[in-house]
Amino acid sequence: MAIIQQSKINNAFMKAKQENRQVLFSSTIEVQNAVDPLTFFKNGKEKYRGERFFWKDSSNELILAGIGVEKSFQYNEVDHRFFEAESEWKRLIDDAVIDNPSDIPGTGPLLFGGYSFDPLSEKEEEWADYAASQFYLPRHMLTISQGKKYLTVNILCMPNNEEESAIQTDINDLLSMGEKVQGMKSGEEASIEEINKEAWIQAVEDVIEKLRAGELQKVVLARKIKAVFKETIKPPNVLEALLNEQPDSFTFAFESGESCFIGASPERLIRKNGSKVLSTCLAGSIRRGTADEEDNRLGLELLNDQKNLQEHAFVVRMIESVFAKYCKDVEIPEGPTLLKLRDIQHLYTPVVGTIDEETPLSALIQSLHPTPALGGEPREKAMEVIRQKEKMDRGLYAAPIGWFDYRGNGEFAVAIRSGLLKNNEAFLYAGCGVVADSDPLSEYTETRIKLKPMLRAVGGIES
Ligand SMILES: C=C(O[C@@H]1C=C(C(=O)O)C=C[C@H]1O)C(=O)O
Repeated sequence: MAIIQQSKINNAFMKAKQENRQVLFSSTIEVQNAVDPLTFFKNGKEKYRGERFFWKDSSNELILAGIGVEKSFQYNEVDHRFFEAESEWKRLIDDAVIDNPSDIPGTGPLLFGGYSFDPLSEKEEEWADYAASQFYLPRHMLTISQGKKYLTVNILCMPNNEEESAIQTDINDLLSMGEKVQGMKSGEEASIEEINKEAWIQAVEDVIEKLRAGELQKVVLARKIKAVFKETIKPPNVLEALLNEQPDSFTFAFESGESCFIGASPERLIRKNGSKVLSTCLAGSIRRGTADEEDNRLGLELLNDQKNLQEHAFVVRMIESVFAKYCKDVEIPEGPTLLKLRDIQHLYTPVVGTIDEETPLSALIQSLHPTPALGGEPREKAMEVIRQKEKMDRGLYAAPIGWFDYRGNGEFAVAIRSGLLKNNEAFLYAGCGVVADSDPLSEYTETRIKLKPMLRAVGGIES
């Protein structure tokens, strides 16, 4: 299948030569009978290990699989990390030669990546492969939208270099049918290590004391576990399990070096499509019941529980205030409803608004992150307490992950229910909102429930 028209790429190389700088060439075609996106992702494993990403949104409208890093955008500078990637991206796009007949968001050249939760927290070795802001322009990308498949190829044309002959071979390899990707086998072989359980419960107690003294109103504390397997954990297999088991979540994988950050999060930070923006308030949790009757009773209990309603209200107020600053026609339902996932149910309030199309998506991300669902209230004080008491590098956990396309559209999830895979080890993370009348042991139990989806997907528990 010839995806690139020679005359078009020649134009891009000519432009690069004439202007003596790099010019992005991007070509998109609709592909019929192409492989499924997981196979496409898996096919990149030999040549492009450490350079792949995967994305499926929670409303099941879009899937992206990116293979190979054509250009990497990385920043560690704390103050500008939100804007740098998007503004450098815009500069590249302004001069690019783009051939994309489709007007569907998520086709054409696109930047995928994320931000760390807190660039000021102490860095731990396990996150060494990720910067405070890290994005990829993929070499090859398969997009699935509205039942159609599109293949995008991105080539950075350099003034002195016309090497694009390997691309066709690459594409053939990536689109070849292999064995269907299977979910992870459940591993009796796994050894699960709880990291500092007692210290974490003590930290929750300390924070409750601060909250009761009125120093602040809400703090989200997280913890991690480490699961060690006999064999290397395969990201496509984990993705397959997550896609099957968490169908209404954002499912993502983001590789860098030897690491793969992966998860299935129910929480949207922000979606921008033209002038329409959408966010989600998700906070307040209870387990699922085993039978319908118990499940409904638990749901009703959550909808009427003052502690959980208060935790939720902090998030709604904060997101509302950010939307009030940027948007008109902001719509927020009067009270929360329930969002039910396989292991847990949450209080859920969607927020929509209309924005000036020119407003950069990164401005919204910066204003929203972290919401009180993952940080606390007030934000800066809560972040200080998290740094002091959690004593853990969250890395990309609980942080924004997603994509910017070249038309100013994009979507970012809050990367919870996630973990970091490194060869045969998985570091899994979960947290919960702590308020003045929280109980440390119940909070601990809540994190156990939140760890279940990832633990199951990597094969660490049976069901
Ligand atoms: C922090 C997590 O989840 C967040 C905290 C919640 C809560 O405290 O009730 C609910 C949903 C998420 O916003 C997590 O899953 O790790």
